[in-house]
Amino acid sequence: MNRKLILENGAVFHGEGIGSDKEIKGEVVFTTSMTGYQETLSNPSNYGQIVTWTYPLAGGYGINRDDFEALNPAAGGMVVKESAEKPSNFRSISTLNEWLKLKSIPGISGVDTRRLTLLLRKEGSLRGCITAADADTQTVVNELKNFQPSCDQVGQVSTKNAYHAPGNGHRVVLMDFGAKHSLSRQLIGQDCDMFVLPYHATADEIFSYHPDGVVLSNGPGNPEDLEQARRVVQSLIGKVPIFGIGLGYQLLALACGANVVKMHTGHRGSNHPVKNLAKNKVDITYQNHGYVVETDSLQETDLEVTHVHINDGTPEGVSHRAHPAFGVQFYPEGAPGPEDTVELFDDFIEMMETYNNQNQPIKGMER
Ligand SMILES: NC(=O)CC[C@H](N)C(=O)O
Repeated sequence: MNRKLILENGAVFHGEGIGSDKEIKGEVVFTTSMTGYQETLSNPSNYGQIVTWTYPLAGGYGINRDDFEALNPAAGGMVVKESAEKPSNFRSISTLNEWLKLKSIPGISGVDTRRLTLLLRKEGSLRGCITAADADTQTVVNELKNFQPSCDQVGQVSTKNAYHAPGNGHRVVLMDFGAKHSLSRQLIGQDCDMFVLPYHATADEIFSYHPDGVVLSNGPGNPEDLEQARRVVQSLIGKVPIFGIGLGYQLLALACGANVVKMHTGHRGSNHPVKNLAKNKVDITYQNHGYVVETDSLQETDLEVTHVHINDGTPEGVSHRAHPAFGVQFYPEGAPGPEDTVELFDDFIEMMETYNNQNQPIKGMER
């Protein structure tokens, strides 16, 4: 036992170090996904978070070259019951432990992660620190009480410069708030001609690419920290079809006047049931969020709820009553996780087609 996880409430979990041996502080969150540790650790929405898995084994199929969600993994740390040292998979190129070391991500194994999860469920989200076994617990607890996650998380993970991922289909501007690679993969797979813009792009910059539609990506942190982006989204509504995902959905809700609040523990995992109200059908979705759009606050807006979480009744999707704009809280591209909701991308493409057919430029005039 050479490492420990200390929580701000004074709870201590002892274990063995995996990955980097640096000390890390961050919000401790749990995921109920049984697979997908590679995607979760590299998902920019997890920026700075210490993630724990209720599933007892991580690393069983190693790390492969294909499943990264970002060039640089964003997660702060990893807490597991057991980390497999001998992965078994034809795609594996390294063990989880080696890769965590390579990417300077600290972790701890040998922790009763279900006990940890029960504690997080009871107390709500807690700040924690992975550190050496001989660190002074009280000093760390005091430090944790003053620890505040950065308000510029999106700035850390968004692309620094605009770039083009050419395709032959609809022209889509992807607003990158920390977009997962699988979101780009999905849009490219549907032959979209994609322009990826940094999170601080203005409405004029967006329109300078003459997009058929705009996708607002997932991303880390509190959407209220993105006041400029909220105003930009507000100015896009009604002028171009919009599809918001995760943080992008929350920004769409904020732009329409709804409230977003922090959840008690959040939704993280590949097994979240969501009801599609129009189709009266339940989809299993992959989710990863700690903030939620307040149901009551939607009543004052032009948004209607399209999807609801079966477990707790929170809204999971909204659609604008008057303009082509919709969004979902979960990840429709389903990576890692079920692909039940992937047809939402077809809905977006259809929305772009309908809107652009109705708004054909008059001959000889620029749009
Ligand atoms: N799924 C996401 O994009 C995460 C959104 C936001 N950072 C949250 O935690 O609620």
